[in-house]
Amino acid sequence: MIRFDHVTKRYSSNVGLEDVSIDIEKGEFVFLVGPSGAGKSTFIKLIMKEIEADEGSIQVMGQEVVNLSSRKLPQHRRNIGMIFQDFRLLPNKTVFENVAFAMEIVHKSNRQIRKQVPRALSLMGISSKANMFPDELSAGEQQRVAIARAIINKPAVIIADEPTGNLDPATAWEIMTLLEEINRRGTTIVMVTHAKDIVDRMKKRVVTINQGRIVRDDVGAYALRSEKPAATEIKAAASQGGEADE
Ligand SMILES: Nc1ncnc2c1ncn2[C@@H]1O[C@H](COP(=O)(O)OP(=O)(O)OP(=O)(O)O)[C@@H](O)[C@H]1O
Repeated sequence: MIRFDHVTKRYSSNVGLEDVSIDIEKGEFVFLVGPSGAGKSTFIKLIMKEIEADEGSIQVMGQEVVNLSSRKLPQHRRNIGMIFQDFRLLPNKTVFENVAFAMEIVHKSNRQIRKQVPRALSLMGISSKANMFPDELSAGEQQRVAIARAIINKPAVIIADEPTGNLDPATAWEIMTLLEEINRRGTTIVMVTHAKDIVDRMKKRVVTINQGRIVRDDVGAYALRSEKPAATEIKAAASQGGEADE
């Protein structure tokens, strides 16, 4: 699904990534961790082709990103759903309109929009908020809208850049439950985080970057330890919070 082969990215005076090789398979849930300045954002920007690698090959869904023409770039980016720490919702659009907008820009019909947006809002447990504006929502609700928007066009991969960074612990776990459910339905998820407790309890693959290099990749240990779905534990942890509609 995502393959880096000896990728190096240098900035004028800094190393972004140095000789990074990694394979992320379809359906995986991968945490990307490491100290500030380690190269996590560089990794994501290279996947999105927001920046160019100096050396190496980057493949996303079999497509060589390095060779991607500017004509094919929008399609490439649409295959990747992005979720951010600061939600990045459009303040002048309602919840429904924020999610619908992601469908409009890929020319989906009004009929499809009327059918699919309510489904995504329901999956995220925010059907009752459809006509509200982002600033009328809690932080957790705003992140649910952002996730609905990220999944609405059925991307193969979701990249979540510190999606729980602005949330209290209980709300963070609710968001993790939703991401795990999306992953269970087949979407590959790469999540950048500094939240050690979340990484420890989710028992997924953990890739650690430091000074531009992958210094740890705990795929085996975490796979073996996950004897039961982590979501069960997470739901228990988040039980004070709201449940999804379905
Ligand atoms: N545009 C840029 N110009 C110069 N150096 C840069 C640029 N962007 C990143 N860097 C450097 O590349 C290295 C990796 O940065 P990157 O932003 O990928 O780290 P990060 O792991 O995402 O950090 P954080 O957790 O703080 O977001 C750092 O040394 C950073 O200073």
